[in-house]
Amino acid sequence: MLLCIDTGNTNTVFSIWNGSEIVATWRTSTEHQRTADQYYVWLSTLMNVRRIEAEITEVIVSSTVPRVVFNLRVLANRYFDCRPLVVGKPECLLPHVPRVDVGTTVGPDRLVNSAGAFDRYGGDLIVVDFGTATTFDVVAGDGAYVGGVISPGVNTSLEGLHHAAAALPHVDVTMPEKVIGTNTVACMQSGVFWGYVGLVRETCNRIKAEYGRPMRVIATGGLAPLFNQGHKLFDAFDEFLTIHGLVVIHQYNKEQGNL
Ligand SMILES: Nc1ncnc2c1ncn2[C@@H]1O[C@H](COP(=O)(O)OP(=O)(O)O)[C@@H](O)[C@H]1O
Ligand SMILES: CC(C)(COP(=O)(O)O)[C@@H](O)C(=O)NCCC(=O)O
Ligand SMILES: [K+]
Repeated sequence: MLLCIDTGNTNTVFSIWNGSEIVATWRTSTEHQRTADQYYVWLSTLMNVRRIEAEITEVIVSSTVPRVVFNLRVLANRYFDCRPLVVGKPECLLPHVPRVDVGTTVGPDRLVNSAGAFDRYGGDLIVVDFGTATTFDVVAGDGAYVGGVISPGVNTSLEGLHHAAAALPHVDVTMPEKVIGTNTVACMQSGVFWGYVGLVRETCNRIKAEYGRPMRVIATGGLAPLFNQGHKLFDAFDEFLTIHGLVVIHQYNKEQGNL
């Protein structure tokens, strides 16, 4: 079976793919100090709890944090006796080569999201990923990533406010009932939530106008469900889009005889 690892700047998601479906998904915080042995203790414990008898023989990794890749490689070598495929490294083939400025290194998560979204929904897409940053990835009609937008993430914005202003507390994001807050926390939640609805709507509208052809908007990432509550921002919400993209890229490398 294939172990898919998606490391973002905040969380790392591990998923097991049995060849036809995702059989389990677990999330842990991203810490570059974590060793291969620590990952394995954590993962094998959760597999035991769920009574998953998966024999992992292949590993694919996408990481927006370069430093964690070393320990994830050791994990694959030591415990699963394989060399992992690492998205963004030259040895990992992509179904579609990105069309961006020469010398640009596109975040591997964005390449993976584009591959997963094109496989599920076809081309002419905007993929919105609500992670540490909120990314908008434009996927052309032929499936290539052709650019996008990077905005501060929802929690990153709230944390920024908290750190910059002495009187603003740490708050969790929620959807406020009203726009006009009558206490500090409500004011901050309103500012971030409704400001974000506007950010997403305006960004997508401007991308569509510039792109010049009808596009669909697909949302993913930890906080996407919060913004999928009747604001008509997205055409689809896909919780497992990044993991699906990892499966697609792994299969492509197999088909090409690269594994
Ligand atoms: N189910 C959830 N409910 C609330 N917040 C979440 C949930 N999942 C993730 N988050 C928060 O959303 C933000 C982005 O998370 P995530 O998508 O895992 O980011 P990344 O991919 O950049 O690591 C983080 O601040 C995280 O704490
Ligand atoms: C924009 C990102 C920080 C998003 O990462 P995430 O929120 O998933 O942790 C990541 O895709 C990245 O580091 N990108 C490199 C620059 C680029 O994609 O153009
Ligand atoms: K992400």
